[in-house]
Amino acid sequence: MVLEVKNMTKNFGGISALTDVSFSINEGDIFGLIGPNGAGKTTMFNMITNIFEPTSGEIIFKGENITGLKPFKITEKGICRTYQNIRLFSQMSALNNVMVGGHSQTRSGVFSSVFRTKTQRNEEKMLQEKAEELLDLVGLLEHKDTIAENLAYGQQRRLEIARALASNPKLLLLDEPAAGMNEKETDSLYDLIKMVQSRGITVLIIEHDMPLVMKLCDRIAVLNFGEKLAEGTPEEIQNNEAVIEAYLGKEEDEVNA
Ligand SMILES: Nc1ncnc2c1ncn2[C@@H]1O[C@H](COP(=O)(O)OP(=O)(O)OP(=O)(O)O)[C@@H](O)[C@H]1O
Repeated sequence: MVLEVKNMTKNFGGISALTDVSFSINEGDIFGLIGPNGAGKTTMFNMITNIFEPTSGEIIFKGENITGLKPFKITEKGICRTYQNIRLFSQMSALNNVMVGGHSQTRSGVFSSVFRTKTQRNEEKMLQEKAEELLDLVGLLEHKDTIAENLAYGQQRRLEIARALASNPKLLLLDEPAAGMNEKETDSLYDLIKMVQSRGITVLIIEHDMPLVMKLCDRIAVLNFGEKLAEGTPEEIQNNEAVIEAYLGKEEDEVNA
């Protein structure tokens, strides 16, 4: 088990964003977290990365209780995430964006390059090689010098994934990576996430694109109004009456309307 979420509850004032939600993720799996808007999915990511403290509940990562650790410590432990809204350094090159992601792994850190020692220069060189390898993995090596904001939307999303991978995560959290993508971009996102999995990285993905989720995920948990409605394989989720009623069915009605 890589990640265990135990009895997670989060209240924002009078709003219960999560109520007693538990699930576990097997090492190497792609695990989907789905549910209608406002169901509590992003809040769950914010609990795992401790952007907000839980009201109650625990996060166990590789057997260690990481609840309440500072977000940068959680990154160091091996959990990295992307955001629903792209958060790149828009004026920096693709290469530099990925290198910044890798700096949490080096001893010298990003702002200490004024007095450059030999160790720092070596670290910088290693970071650059690693960043180029990751840009290659996400298909952006030829754009390494392009300023992030000049990349196409789908490319920016892939760059975010490369940046997250630069800190060597064991668990990668993806918050709606296919949002705004066209069919072709979504297809190549599928290949990319499968490639990430093949490198031994466990993936937790929030996604509204149901065909992608069903094709990609080993297991899925469904949230509805902050509570866990169901958990299982894609097939089990697709055939779960409560899920069909609360979520998939509703979407179908919307499509047919
Ligand atoms: N920082 C916050 N302060 C107050 N309420 C919040 C905060 N973050 C989330 N909420 C509330 O918690 C509930 C769950 O929101 P959350 O963003 O986790 O849902 P979601 O499933 O990610 O939705 P979406 O699919 O639209 O992104 C919502 O009612 C939301 O308004």
